[in-house]
Amino acid sequence: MTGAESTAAAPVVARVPVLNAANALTALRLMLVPVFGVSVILSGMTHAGWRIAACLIFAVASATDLVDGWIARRFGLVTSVGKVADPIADKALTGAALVLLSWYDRLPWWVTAVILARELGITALRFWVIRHGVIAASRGGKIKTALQILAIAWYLWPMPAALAAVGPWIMGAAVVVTVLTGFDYIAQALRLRRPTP
Ligand SMILES: O=P(O)(O)OC[C@H](O)CO
Repeated sequence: MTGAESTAAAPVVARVPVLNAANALTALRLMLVPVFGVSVILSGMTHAGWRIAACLIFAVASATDLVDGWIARRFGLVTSVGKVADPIADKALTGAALVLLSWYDRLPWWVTAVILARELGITALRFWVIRHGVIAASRGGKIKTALQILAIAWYLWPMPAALAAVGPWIMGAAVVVTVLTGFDYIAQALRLRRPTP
């Protein structure tokens, strides 16, 4: 085989570094989780100023979810590590928020339990099938996360009772989409594990 032939037969595949801007934003989201948690605890869900601070920190952390995905796709920085870490960082943030809202009696515990069971279950599922392929976040999964974020922000921000009454409806929609997308991922995982004929 000549040198020219060997070059043509072996296309150059650029390796995407794991330490890139998109994954750094995902890591930032994880690091903001304890900062957010402390601000909710300082608010005790009664102090308006700390509640606003907690909501703003939550919003900034949530915004990194939009930006990291966009950067990864726009600049070709999509990595398997990022595909797995991104949903985990989302779950850490929303999970912490839901537990704290229930802890302060703002949200029924069953809501937090249902959402956490789905989120932890799907994370375990992702690791269970990882040898067969990566289950990346689906469009439904992104809508689910957006609904959860909106609902949590609604609960965090101090607002008049008439507006606050909308919060449970948004959270209800989030619960429904959370459960339905969970079933969709289970179907994907079973397809990945199915032996190829
Ligand atoms: O539904 P998941 O588990 O894929 O999570 C979706 C991500 O949070 C979207 O960024």
